[in-house]
Amino acid sequence: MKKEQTALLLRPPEPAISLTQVLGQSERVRDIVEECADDLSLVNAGLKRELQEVDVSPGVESALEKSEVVESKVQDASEALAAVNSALKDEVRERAVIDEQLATLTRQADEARRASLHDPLTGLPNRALFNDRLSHGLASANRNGLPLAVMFIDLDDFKRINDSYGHDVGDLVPQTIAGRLKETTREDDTVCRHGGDEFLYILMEIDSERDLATVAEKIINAVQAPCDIRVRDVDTRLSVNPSIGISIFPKDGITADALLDLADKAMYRAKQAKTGYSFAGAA
Ligand SMILES: Nc1nc2c(ncn2[C@@H]2O[C@H](COP(=O)(O)OP(=O)(O)OP(=O)(O)O)[C@@H](O)[C@H]2O)c(=O)[nH]1
Repeated sequence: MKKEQTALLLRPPEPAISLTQVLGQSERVRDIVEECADDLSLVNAGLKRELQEVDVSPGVESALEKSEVVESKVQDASEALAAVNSALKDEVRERAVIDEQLATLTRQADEARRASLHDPLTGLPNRALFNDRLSHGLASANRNGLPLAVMFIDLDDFKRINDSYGHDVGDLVPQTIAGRLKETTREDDTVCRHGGDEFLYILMEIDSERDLATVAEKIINAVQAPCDIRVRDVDTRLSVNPSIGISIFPKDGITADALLDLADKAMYRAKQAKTGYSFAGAA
């Protein structure tokens, strides 16, 4: 046996190696043991031939017998290793199947979780995810002492669009508006579809009502821009106006429910007065 092969046999197992690597190492060890068995067998056969031709002392004969016993043990070890490697191979195959099943289940669980937290029509966070983000936002606003605002955005006369153009066209309006709201709002703020033609927006770390008014005007301009909709080869250009109610933590309320309720009422006032947006504090 070569020196480097012996070194390989004596090398301690590496930590945290995969089962496939263990199998690779074990197969290399088996190759070496098999080679040893073959070498021994050759040497013993050669010796035996020579001993038949010359008279040797009983000590040499006994040494050859011992060497043949070693040869048989090495042969057995080689076969035992082959059996172990075959079992390891089965295990590697089974693990690969289990890993694949696990990956599929994880993917399905991720998809189910995403579906349970997002609105299927627009892909925006749904009310459940919004509630979670709002409660985290309130906890953080409480900690850092920076105000937070909630905007309640409702499309005006959306029913008229459904009634005039049908639900297919109507469905594309919240989708288009959702895309624009995502583009208009800050990445770390949350916009969600509350349902139907209503959207909610959480703004973190706001500086002033003036800033909020600027954001509300930006949203109104983005929503008001015409929506070019194509359904069954028919092009329709539609425009919708939003009404926005704004409540501020902690000035107007300190709980999620209070802030949503006040923003809803402020939105209703903006709709009635056709002012585009209205602050809860202005009531
Ligand atoms: N196409 C479509 N329509 C929806 C969806 N969800 C709700 N709606 C419709 O949205 C309309 C909402 O009507 P309303 O609550 O009266 O609101 P509006 O017509 O915008 O009236 P105001 O809010 O008072 O301005 C109804 O016609 C619902 O059927 C949806 O996912 N797709």
